[in-house]
Amino acid sequence: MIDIYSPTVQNPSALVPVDPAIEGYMRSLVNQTDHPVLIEMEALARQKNFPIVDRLVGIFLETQAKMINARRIFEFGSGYGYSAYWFAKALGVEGEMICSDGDSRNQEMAEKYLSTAGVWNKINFHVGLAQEIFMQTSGDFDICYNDVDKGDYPDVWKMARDRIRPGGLYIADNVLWHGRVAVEDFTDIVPGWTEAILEHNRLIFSDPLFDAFINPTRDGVIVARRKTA
Ligand SMILES: C[S@@+](CC[C@H](N)C(=O)[O-])C[C@H]1O[C@@H](n2cnc3c(N)ncnc32)[C@H](O)[C@@H]1O
Repeated sequence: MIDIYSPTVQNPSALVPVDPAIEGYMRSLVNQTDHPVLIEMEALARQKNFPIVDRLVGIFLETQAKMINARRIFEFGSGYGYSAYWFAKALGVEGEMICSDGDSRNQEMAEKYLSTAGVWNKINFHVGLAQEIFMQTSGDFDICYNDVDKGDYPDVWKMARDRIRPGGLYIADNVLWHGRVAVEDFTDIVPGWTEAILEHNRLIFSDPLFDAFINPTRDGVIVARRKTA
């Protein structure tokens, strides 16, 4: 399987947003002990070349959710539950994490891992197109998190932005796309994906209802907060 998230695959001009030595240093500071199931999930990602957010971004997601006292989160593109683990950990006992993924095998693995981690009771995992599952789910959210195929990023932003409560967050991974967003001469691994990410980022930063910021860790994580007034 080609790792389309790799910085260098078919993208010789790739930039690395944060120097690997600096990310290594940041990683060395993370000495919190988490559930051993995380080690298993991370090992599987390496073995299968599966694009999980990994530890530094996971902790970032957990912190964001805790900072706004999140109680209800929708995730577009859950894979086998790695990023959901971090969000679920931040939710209180009454919290609800709605996951979505197109592959039922991911749901099965997520159930196994997140049950072992003791957070499955907060997860509501649906199999199918994330955008359709979102439309079938009523109510607003404290956080909408986007990690689907990159060509769909602008559409997911457009549907999610209206259903984030004031003070709530829209978060999306891979918004620097290994530097392709910053160079003229990039090689798109999937035609149109870089353009879609560029449009997604432009839409968010020009939206008067949101304040936005990009954390360059790993492949870039955008956080857009819906203004309260
Ligand atoms: C980048 S991975 C998600 C990784 C996960 N968020 C994590 O960090 O652990 C993207 C996942 O979304 C799924 N996916 C991509 N586009 C989708 C869509 N439009 N609807 C549902 N699932 C989608 C893929 O099957 C894949 O499992």
